Amino acid sequence: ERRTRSFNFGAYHSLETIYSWMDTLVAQYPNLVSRQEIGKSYENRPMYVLKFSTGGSKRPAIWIDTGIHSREWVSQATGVWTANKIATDYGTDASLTSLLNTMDIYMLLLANPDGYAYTHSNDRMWRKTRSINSGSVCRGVDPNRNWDAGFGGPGASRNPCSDSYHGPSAHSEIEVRNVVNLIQGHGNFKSFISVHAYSQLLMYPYGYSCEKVPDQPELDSVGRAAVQKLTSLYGTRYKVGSICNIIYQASGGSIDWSYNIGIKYSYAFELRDTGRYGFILPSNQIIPTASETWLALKHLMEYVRDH
Ligand SMILES: O=C(CO)C[C@@H](Cc1ccccc1)C(=O)O
Ligand SMILES: [Zn+2]
Repeated sequence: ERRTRSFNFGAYHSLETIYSWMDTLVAQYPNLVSRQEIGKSYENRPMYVLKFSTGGSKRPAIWIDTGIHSREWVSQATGVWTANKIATDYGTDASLTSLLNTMDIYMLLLANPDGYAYTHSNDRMWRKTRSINSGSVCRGVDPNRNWDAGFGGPGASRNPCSDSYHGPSAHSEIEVRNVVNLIQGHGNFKSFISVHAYSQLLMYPYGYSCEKVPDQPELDSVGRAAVQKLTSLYGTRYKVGSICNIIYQASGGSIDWSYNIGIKYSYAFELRDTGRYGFILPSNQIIPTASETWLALKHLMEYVRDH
């Protein structure tokens, strides 16, 4: 009989392969997963969100994006593995089942599709979008400096040739605007989680300032408990703290924006590793990375469900 080739979650895949895998996931779990096009990218690629929902309307929701920086390939790969994990574990994992019976999960696996395609076709180290900057030969805006949160402040560059160029104005990038429109239109997100690589960190706001956010004690303790779960699997060590304190000041970041519009449980992951391979993480670390990260994600989502 024709064996259905099962998807290799332990490999890095092209945009086309990931998009067609998303179609099979939706086809396999039609009562749980749907695909929504939230808009197009600069180069006119569709941006697809996977919505995990068991009913209701505008239920409290959790947002997870991967791949906003295109070269951070273990982020997108972890997103794919996680989407599959949610679909396959619903109905058997009691905690996840109770979560999805009351909340929705939205996943944007390729938050920067043009950049991701470019890392496959031209430059494996590309980070930004691929928009044309008028008056410059350099292309792209750092999509994690383009949000309306301390926009243009310290911790971003005004040079279009810089990898942290903030763009001509907040939300100038269509990839950012598409997400902003979905989140603001929905209006009931309780958590916003953005997944990067690398450095092994779990961070909360702010990046644009080193002042403590009002919810800092809670975000810190929940983050530490989540990281404890992560570390329990293979011993991988993570640090926890605010973006500004734990790495550097960075303005216009997505989770600062989400926090400031009232989404309290805003976090950013920096996945494996700590620099040995950096962005070029060997594919044999994809499944271990995704598996340990799942324990932290589950903890965060369970906490959000219960608070
Ligand atoms: O890409 C990085 C490597 O993943 C580090 C991230 C750190 C960061 C993450 C979230 C918000 C602001 C900054 C960045 O500079 O945007
Ligand atoms: Zn990043």
